[in-house]
Amino acid sequence: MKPSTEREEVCAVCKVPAKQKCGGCKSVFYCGREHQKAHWREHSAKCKSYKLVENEKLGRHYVAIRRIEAGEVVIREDDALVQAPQQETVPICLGCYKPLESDTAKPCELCGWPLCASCTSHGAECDFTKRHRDTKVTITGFGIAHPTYKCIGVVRALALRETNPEAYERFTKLASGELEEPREIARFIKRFFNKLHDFSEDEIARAAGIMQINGHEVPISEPVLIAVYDESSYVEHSCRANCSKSFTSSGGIVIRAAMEIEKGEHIMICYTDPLWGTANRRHHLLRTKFFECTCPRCSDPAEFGSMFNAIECSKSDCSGCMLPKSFTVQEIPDYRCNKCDNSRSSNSVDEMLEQIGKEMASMRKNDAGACRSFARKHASKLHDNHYYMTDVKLALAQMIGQQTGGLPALDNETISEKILLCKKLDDLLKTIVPAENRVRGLVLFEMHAAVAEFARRQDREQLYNILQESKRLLNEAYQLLKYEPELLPEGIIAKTAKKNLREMDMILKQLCQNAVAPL
Ligand SMILES: C[S@@+](CC[C@H](N)C(=O)[O-])C[C@H]1O[C@@H](n2cnc3c(N)ncnc32)[C@H](O)[C@@H]1O
Repeated sequence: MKPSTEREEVCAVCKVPAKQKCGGCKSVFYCGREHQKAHWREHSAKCKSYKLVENEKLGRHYVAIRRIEAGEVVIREDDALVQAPQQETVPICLGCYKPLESDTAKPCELCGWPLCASCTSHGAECDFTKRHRDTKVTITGFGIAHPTYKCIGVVRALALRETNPEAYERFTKLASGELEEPREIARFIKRFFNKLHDFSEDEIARAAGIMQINGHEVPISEPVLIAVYDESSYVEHSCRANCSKSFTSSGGIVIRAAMEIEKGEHIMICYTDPLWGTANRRHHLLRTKFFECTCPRCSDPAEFGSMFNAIECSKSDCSGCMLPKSFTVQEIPDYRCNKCDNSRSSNSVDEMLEQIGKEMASMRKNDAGACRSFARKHASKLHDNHYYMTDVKLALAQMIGQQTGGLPALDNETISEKILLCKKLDDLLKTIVPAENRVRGLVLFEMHAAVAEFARRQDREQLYNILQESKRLLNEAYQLLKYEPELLPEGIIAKTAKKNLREMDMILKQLCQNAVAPL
């Protein structure tokens, strides 16, 4: 028998022995380009790097069926099944989603939902309202959150049953749950659309649950939209995901491998804010997605040695730090020091953190001095990498150099402070959230600028080498941000990074030429 590596494969079209593999799924073979092309129509729907599996703990989820390279697109969906405003929103135009004021809003002639001066049509709620309500909608009270808008997403989903039955079927296959908020929305919809007889309250509650569990915040407009996609809805959560998600400017979703994913590994994105502390992330996931996260990051209180949740030991002569044994239990146990026998109840730690959190929330925006004072003041209470410290340091790293005169106006010490901050932040992010391309990209972009300014202050010999390092950082930032749409700040930075890379290449070339020019 031949060893499996020498197994002969046959062309999917003509069945002759074939060596050329489909580059997408790497599991179908062709004798040549011609047959690969001819087969694509049939194969494209099945050509995936992952398969859908199911288990008791995760429900349906994806597992890689081959090695997936870092940067590879795993899932791309150009259209959402449903796209709608957030449940809590000020009155907005349902055509273009811009906030409305009482003097700019005009009711849609057909259904009464207010639109802006430029829009004449909007989503499926228009026809739905005409058919299932005996009066037109009247919206009053602009500029403050309006409860009536909470029905829009669900109404758009329900309307699919008639307008796009195939999409409705895919929508109804997604995970839901018997939850309080969706039930409340269902009751509201039944009251508000008083002629709605062909959907039961249970059906509506299920649709609202699907919106809640599978909805993504899409930051392509202000305020953000909520979208539910089809394939992407089966990707499981991990607080240390291996894929990053981004959105296209037209509202599509792209899920990319942020690192190499081996065959058999799960495909994972993060459903919550990965830079929150463990208790907050787990609480948020339980409240909004109805599961208890036990991912490797949540299961390790030290978060891979980063000490992201750690507080300093409260004994003044001890340099240790304190963590509970676990965050994944009903009642979080006492925090214990890793150097002495000191312990502290988790309630008392929570009280301290609540106090510090309030202080952080009331800090002046864009004030580098306030960030430095905060970090100094709490250095004896919070670990250097604690999530509150990280939050403040992320803000500080971006603020340094934003004042009049920019980086050139700063002294050497402040430039070094910025470089060191960025370096430590990048190390931390790589450890706990390696797939968070946006935040890593921003940190590296800031670092490249500070390193370039530092280089400018050195003699010619050092200048070249340090500029090379700045270019390396800039290139990494660009690679991390290049897929962000230009309408987001990250997309604008990616564009600047691309331009800066070209300029930096020219400067380095010139420096090289001058170095070899005869004296
Ligand atoms: C967007 S859906 C993912 C697809 C879902 N598993 C299904 O069968 O349709 C989110 C739901 O999947 C489950 N889930 C996702 N990630 C999980 C995780 N890391 N641990 C436990 N449950 C998870 C939870 O029930 C969650 O509410």
